[in-house]
Amino acid sequence: METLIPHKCTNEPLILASASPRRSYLLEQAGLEFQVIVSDADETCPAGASPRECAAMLSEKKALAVAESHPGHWVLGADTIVVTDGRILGKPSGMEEARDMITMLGGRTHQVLTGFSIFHVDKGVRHTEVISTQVTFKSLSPDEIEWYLSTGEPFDKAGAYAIQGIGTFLVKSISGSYTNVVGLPVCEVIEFFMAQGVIMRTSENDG
Ligand SMILES: Cc1cn([C@H]2C[C@H](O)[C@@H](COP(=O)(O)OP(=O)(O)OP(=O)(O)O)O2)c(=O)[nH]c1=O
Repeated sequence: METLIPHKCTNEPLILASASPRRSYLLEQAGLEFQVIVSDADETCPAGASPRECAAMLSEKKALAVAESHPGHWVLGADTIVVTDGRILGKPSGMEEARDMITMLGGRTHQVLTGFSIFHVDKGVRHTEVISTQVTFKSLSPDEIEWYLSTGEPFDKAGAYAIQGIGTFLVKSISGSYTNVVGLPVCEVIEFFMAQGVIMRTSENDG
């Protein structure tokens, strides 16, 4: 049987600048070693910014807030938004907004954009990408919407749902990266770290 080949950090320390348990989980799943330092960056989208610009700018802000005080570290920040009809849906502020969001998404296709930024101040590296995934929801009855709200799951999630949680029942299909919807496009993040020599692949035979 094939053994899992985790991604091991070389001697370059890595910080995840995020309070999101989902992002920590995704990086752990990929076998990365890192510490979490939560950024206190303001998460407001600048007026007039397009959804892509917004995801990029917020992920940069989060990474930079931590990178500046940790110049010898690789710092990863990310921001996830849901976009429908050109409207940006972040995390709902309460029950009413969550209800509006889920209602808006029912029976339609929307985009999930995650911006991720990887900074290393001492090395002069500033890298930002925005990855997009299309998600199609089933049609939702008012009862289903109320029931989902009553689970409490929607409240700290962009677009007021969690594809990885109970909200999986909402999703008819997706096109693009699944982990991008959960909060971090793991494939692209790993690719960048591999290219920079921050991580390497190990096998059972390595000492
Ligand atoms: C669409 C969707 C979003 N989300 C989550 C991912 C993010 O944690 C959150 C979007 O909010 P973000 O502002 O991107 O992240 P955060 O506030 O949770 O953490 P931090 O700013 O410290 O990095 O929504 C899911 O968990 N599942 C989903 O299906």
